[in-house]
Amino acid sequence: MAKETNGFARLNHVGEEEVQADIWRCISGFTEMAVAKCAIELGISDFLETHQEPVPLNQLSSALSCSASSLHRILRFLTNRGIFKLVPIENGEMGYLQTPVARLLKRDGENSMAALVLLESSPVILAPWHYLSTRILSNENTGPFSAAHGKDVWEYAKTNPEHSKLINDALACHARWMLVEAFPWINGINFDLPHVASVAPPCHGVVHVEGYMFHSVPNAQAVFLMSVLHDWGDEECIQILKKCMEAIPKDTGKVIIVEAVLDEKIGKGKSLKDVGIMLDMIMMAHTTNGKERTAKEWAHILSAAGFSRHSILQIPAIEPVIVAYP
Ligand SMILES: C[S@@+](CC[C@H](N)C(=O)[O-])C[C@H]1O[C@@H](n2cnc3c(N)ncnc32)[C@H](O)[C@@H]1O
Ligand SMILES: COc1ccc(-c2cc(=O)c3c(O)c(O)c(O)cc3o2)cc1
Repeated sequence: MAKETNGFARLNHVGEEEVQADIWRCISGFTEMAVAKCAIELGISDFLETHQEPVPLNQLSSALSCSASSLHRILRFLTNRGIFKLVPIENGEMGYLQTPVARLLKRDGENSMAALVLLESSPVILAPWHYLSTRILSNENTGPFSAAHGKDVWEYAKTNPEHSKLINDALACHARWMLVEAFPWINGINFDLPHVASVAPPCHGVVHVEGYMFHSVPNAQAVFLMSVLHDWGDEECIQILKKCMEAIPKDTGKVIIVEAVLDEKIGKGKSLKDVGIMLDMIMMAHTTNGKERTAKEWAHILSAAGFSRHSILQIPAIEPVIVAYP
């Protein structure tokens, strides 16, 4: 009986610890993003990358020209989360090392995700989160971004070139692989709003075309839409998809969509699937009607736009590839 009571008490204790840790993750959720931003600005990963050996705190703080005690606190937080590693070196000293996640926080580099962290932690993008409940409570068609800034994200970017660059750089680090590089026989068209297409850097095999996808989409054998439809509500997506359908040959054309496909079931919150659900919250905060979709929701908008069939190809990435045929 005593053993059982003890066992029960221990279980309760463990449960309570988890509850406390979970609530503190909620309370301080912003901290991780802010500290990651700080690490990017300091260039911690860029410096560690140039050193094969673990780097002691004093060497790191003088190389980065910052206070050793503050840097120690930043690194303690990030090391505690497994983002950096602290390992013993000679003379009983300890040194910091990169991890695969830390490498993604390099300011530059092939796989850097720093631009996405800098976008998400920018004041312009943080402000709409304060208005998240308005999107759920209000019957009006005002998203949190418009509530914070008086216009939607694309109108805002039109008149704020610095913010437009933040968005373009961030999205570029998510969509780094160029189809025209992998398949050099393809002639690509990069179609975007005038303020985006007009400043796009020259790219071999690609012409930049300015336009409005709700008016028309340039004719092509295939239309490739990545991270576009989730910015819009169902009715808007159906309009865009109808314009894509008009742009491709009826018999051989296809529309290729790279976007999250959410699971109907609730998961455990630690998998790549959870990234889709997080992205759905980002869409809720940044757009007026945008959302991530389940397979059923994709089927609905694709058939409403007139596509006869589609397939969803799972690839080892956050977003699968959806191919829709007229
Ligand atoms: C989330 S970004 C994705 C960009 C790109 N596909 C990528 O993955 O990097 C959405 C893009 O849609 C563009 N966009 C928004 N409204 C548009 C419109 N009416 N016509 C054409 N492009 C538009 C934005 O300028 C932005 O570049
Ligand atoms: C690594 O996996 C991913 C990272 C980022 C994104 C992503 C896609 C977007 O379209 C997008 C966006 O439109 C946006 O406004 C934003 O603030 C972030 C964002 O992130 C997808 C997958």
